Amino acid sequence: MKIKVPASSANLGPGFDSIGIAISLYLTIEVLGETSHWYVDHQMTDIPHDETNMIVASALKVKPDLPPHKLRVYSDIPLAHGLGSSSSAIVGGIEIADRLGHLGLEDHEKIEMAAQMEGHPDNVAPTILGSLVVGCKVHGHFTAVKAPVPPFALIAYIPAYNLKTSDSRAVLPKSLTFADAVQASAVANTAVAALFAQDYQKAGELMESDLFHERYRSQLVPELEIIRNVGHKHGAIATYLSGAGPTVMSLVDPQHINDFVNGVREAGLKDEIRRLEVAPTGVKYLED
Ligand SMILES: Nc1ncnc2c1ncn2[C@@H]1O[C@H](COP(=O)(O)OP(=O)(O)OP(=O)(O)O)[C@@H](O)[C@H]1O
Ligand SMILES: N[C@@H](CCO)C(=O)O
Repeated sequence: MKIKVPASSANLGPGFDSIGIAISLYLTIEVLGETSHWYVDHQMTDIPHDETNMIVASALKVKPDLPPHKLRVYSDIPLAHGLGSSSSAIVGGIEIADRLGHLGLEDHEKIEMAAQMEGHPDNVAPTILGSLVVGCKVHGHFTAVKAPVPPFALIAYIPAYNLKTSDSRAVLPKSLTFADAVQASAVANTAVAALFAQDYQKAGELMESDLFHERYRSQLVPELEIIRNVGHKHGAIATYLSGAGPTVMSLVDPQHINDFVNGVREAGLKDEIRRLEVAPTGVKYLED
């Protein structure tokens, strides 16, 4: 059996810890036969091969008595780059528990489990449901709603350096004043309303007006402001810090992709640029 899990890009600016979009990079997990102990065959550096591997650990949180199996893992999701690799690993683990344990979990149950493990739903909810999802925690439980997908190309600038989510969260303030929190959430609310209204000029402007996290994190990812400025001249409706960074994501008019990419190169940025698609469906189970 095979499990295919999309990556995700969280926040979309002001939707901090709440909004995310599933994208066309994948973690693939092959579940091979039963063994005496869990073994994860993969080519990633500094990632465990035993039951402490995040995929296995997540499966065992859901069903502690799962019999050990050998897994083979392939991934084109860069680790610690703001493209939701840890959420894809968690969701993959939950799917293994569901399938091997014959649990018959519903999507909303998977979202609850995955978001409890990750702490917020912005990456795990789109990874489970596909496309663009808005979610939150209320009364201790997670809830999520699918939103229309903006008809723009997703262009990711993926810096070569890693940025762990924990390091990128460490630069955020511990609290905001009441007035700042009201203003930041008003921007986020209006951005979501514009996405549902499919008013993409307004949505783009508001996606670039985050007050929760980007201004603190831009010192860690100087490429954000540079690419945002390129986008204003070369056909992007919005540029935001993908998840905790360092990937910078731009929503670009498909007719202007070449102009935009040339603009990024002319601005002196030399790392990887990838055109990605929105993944319309979330985690998938394939018989073989
Ligand atoms: N396929 C995988 N197998 C096992 N562990 C993984 C896998 N993918 C990610 N991880 C774990 O998740 C960590 C990266 O998580 P981190 O939250 O720092 O970044 P991210 O999820 O890639 O980015 P972001 O949350 O900002 O989108 C890795 O260092 C590793 O411990
Ligand atoms: N919303 C999270 C995504 C990464 O887990 C953050 O920006 O820190």
